[in-house]
Amino acid sequence: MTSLVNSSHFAIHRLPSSFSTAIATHFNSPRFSRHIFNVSVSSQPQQQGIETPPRVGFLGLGIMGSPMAQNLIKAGVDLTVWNRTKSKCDALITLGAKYKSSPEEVAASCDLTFAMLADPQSAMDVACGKYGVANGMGPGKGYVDVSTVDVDTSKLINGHIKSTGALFLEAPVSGSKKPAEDGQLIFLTAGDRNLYETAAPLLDIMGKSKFYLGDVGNGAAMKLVVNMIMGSMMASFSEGLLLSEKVGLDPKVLVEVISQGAINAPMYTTKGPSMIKSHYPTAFPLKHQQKDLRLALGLAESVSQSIPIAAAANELYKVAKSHGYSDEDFSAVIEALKTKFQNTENQ
Ligand SMILES: NC(=O)C1=CN([C@@H]2O[C@H](COP(=O)(O)OP(=O)(O)OC[C@H]3O[C@@H](n4cnc5c(N)ncnc54)[C@H](OP(=O)(O)O)[C@@H]3O)[C@@H](O)[C@H]2O)C=CC1
Ligand SMILES: O=CCCC(=O)O
Repeated sequence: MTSLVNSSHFAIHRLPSSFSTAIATHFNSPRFSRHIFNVSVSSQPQQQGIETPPRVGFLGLGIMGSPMAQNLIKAGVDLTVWNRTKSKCDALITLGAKYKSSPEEVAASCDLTFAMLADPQSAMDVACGKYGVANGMGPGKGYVDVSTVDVDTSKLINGHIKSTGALFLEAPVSGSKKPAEDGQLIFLTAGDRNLYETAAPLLDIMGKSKFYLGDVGNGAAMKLVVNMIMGSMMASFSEGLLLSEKVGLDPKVLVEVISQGAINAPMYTTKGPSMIKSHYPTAFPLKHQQKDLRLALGLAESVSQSIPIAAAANELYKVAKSHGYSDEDFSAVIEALKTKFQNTENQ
């Protein structure tokens, strides 16, 4: 594998304080213009020295895609959206987004297109299927896939996009619904370095930092390793909450103790109190966490690395899914450890 690049030179970029400042800065930046894509911008004569802002597409408007697209619109980006379920486009259209009826049409009408899709299958369908992105791509355009997929899927999509003459960047994100709303995501990018530079101002609108990790596949791999750790942490935390209660301790106090020590993590303090009440408001759907553990197991298998803790955690998420918690937050994995389900599993 190519060595990972993480130099402070380009790893961390903080947003300016307001979107209007941000977009003004971005549009004045010489690298953020449609000229970089060699696009013929308009039949109207251009005023000397004035660059036309790029047309940006966004595909996939679920929990993450909607707020990310919304932040682009609020920043003044010329955005065109598409979603399989069209009604999810409505709020963004009201905010000023344009709409096209297929990924192909979005890609054809935009200079740079983002996609935030559920899983490898949907990412492939949207990028390479009938009426998919690849049909609308060509030289001078770019495709940035921010979905969480496996290395092989990302490489396949890269191949399809590159074969049209367009550029490809994978850019899965760390951070959930709230960071997406707040423009505080962490982008784990890999692929075409020129596209990374071109997309940087847009990534800065949606995120607080970005890593460029080299060849396509490294972003996907980094994301899967991070989510493998997160899935195991949540499973272990669930065991701790239930064990503390069973031995007569107050789980709320456990959360407080953890929050003051070396194993503190925002995830425990934000999700712990609602888990104690058996409430799982969805930020990161449990089905996606289980998908990521499954993909991480595949990644580990590909290099003969043993990951027994993640494998055990994966089984727990599968049990939770089988009991109807797929669309709840991934913290609902605690339900799989509760006696009612343990008894069912043992029958
Ligand atoms: N939620 C989170 O905290 C985070 C999620 N992620 C990752 O981001 C991605 C999106 O997550 P999230 O927004 O939460 O997921 P959602 O389930 O809310 O959204 C999934 C999106 O994918 C679309 N989709 C699903 N299947 C298809 C298909 N066959 N063809 C076309 N479109 C399809 C959905 O369309 P439709 O509306 O029609 O169903 C929807 O737009 C996932 O890869 C996830 O792992 C990454 C970081 C954080
Ligand atoms: O993929 C989901 C990640 C969620 C998070 O980083 O909080």
